[in-house]
Parts: sequence; C-alpha cells; structure tokens
Amino acid sequence: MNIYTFKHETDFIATGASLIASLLHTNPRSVLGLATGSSPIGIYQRLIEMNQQGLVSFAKTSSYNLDEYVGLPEGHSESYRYFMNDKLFNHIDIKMENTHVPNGNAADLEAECRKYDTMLEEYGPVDLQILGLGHNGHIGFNEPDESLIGGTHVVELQEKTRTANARFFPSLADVPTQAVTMGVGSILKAKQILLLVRGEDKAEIVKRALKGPITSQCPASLLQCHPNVVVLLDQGAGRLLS
Ligand SMILES: N[C@@H]1[C@@H](O)[C@H](O)[C@@H](COP(=O)(O)O)O[C@@H]1O
Repeated sequence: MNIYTFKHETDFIATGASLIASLLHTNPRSVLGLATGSSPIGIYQRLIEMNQQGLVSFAKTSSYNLDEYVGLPEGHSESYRYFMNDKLFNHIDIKMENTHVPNGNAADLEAECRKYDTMLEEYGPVDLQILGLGHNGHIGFNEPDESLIGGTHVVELQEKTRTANARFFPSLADVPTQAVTMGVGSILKAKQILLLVRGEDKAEIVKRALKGPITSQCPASLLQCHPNVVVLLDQGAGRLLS
C-alpha cells in the first residue's frame, strides 16, 4: 500500500488526475471504477480540464460506479447518476452508454444487482477503482457488519452514514434508507485501487482502516489485503499516521 499525504490540495488533485490520465494513455480502453462523494470532485474537475485541452481522452473508456441510493426520483439532484453526469460525464468525451451506475429505481432490485455483477464479470476487471471512505469505514456503501457481502447488493444505510450525507438533503428524513452497492469482493477484484480521503474528521477512521486489524467492522481495512492500493490523503485525514 502506497500512502501519500499532501499539504496542498492542488498536489492531491494533480497526483490523482495524473494517475488516471497515465492509465488512459497506456490503455485508452481502461475500465474505470468511479465514486461519488466530495473527495474525488477536484480530480474530476482536473480531468475535465485535461480532456478539454486534449491531454486525455475517455472516448474508448467505460466506467462502473460503486453505488446508488434506492428510490430517489430519476434526475434527483442527489442521485449518484446525476452527480456523475454533472461532475464529470457531461463535460468529457466519454460515451454515455459506456457509463454505468446501479439503477436504484429498478422494479426488481435483486435482478438489478445480478445484472450489474454480470456486466462487471463480462467487461471487467476494473483497471482502476476510485474509493472514498465513510466515517464508519464504509467503502461504496458497504457498512460495518458481522460479515460482508461479495457481490452487488441492497444495503440498509446506517444512521451515521445517513447523518453524514444529510448535508446534501433538505433534512435527515429525506436521506434514503437504502442503497445499491458493489460488494467488497467486487471492489477487491480491481487491478488497482485509488483511495481518496480528505478532512480531519476522517483521521481516526483512516488510521483504523490502514493500520488497524482487518475486520468486517471496518470494511476499508480489507484494502490491506489488496496488492495494489494507492492512498491519497490531505494533511487532516493523514494526521494520525506516523
Ligand atoms: N457512498 C459514498 C461513498 O462511496 C463515499 O466514499 C463516501 C465518502 O465521501 P467523501 O468523499 O465526501 O468523504 O460518501 C458516500 O457515503
């Protein structure tokens, strides 16, 4: 695991963006695993600029997002499909049909999960999986539990997660109670993982995830088992690592 802590946000962004861009230079058909949350936004903005300057192309790239809320109306501004379109896809040369986000409005959510796994099996493995980190150690929406699920599944969101994400909704009551998420097994199948974490409030969980015991009570701790993980932290998030 290669862990880098950055004093300046511009360096955090430049490092993340160039890692993705160099992957696409090496293999323009790379499969990207993408994440929402605040941590990747600056990197997505930089990739948009690079794409518009002709420095990187997504024309042959496909993408699979980690997760999506269940039950938000189509086009809802807090759905993860809206986030991805708004923060990245609408501004780069990726073909929209090559972008995939689980459908949290599928009539049969179990069938949607199986369909997502089948696509990942058929068109994967993911070359580079971007991840953020929840305050409780979740990755995607894989919440701490007695055991973890390998494939894509429907999850009940924990109060800590709903409270953390309530800042984006009018009130806590408006935050969905369920989500569809890729499982930890699917995440670990990626060839390379790029974990992005920002903020002092994440320092404790960063330490637990990267240096603590490997346990389903901290899903991100399973990343310690993966052979190719790059972690980018800002100073706040990295402050408890020696
Ligand atoms: N479901 C997403 C996660 O996939 C993301 O990793 C997390 C971290 O968000 P942030 O980057 O804002 O810390 O937020 C949400 O809970």
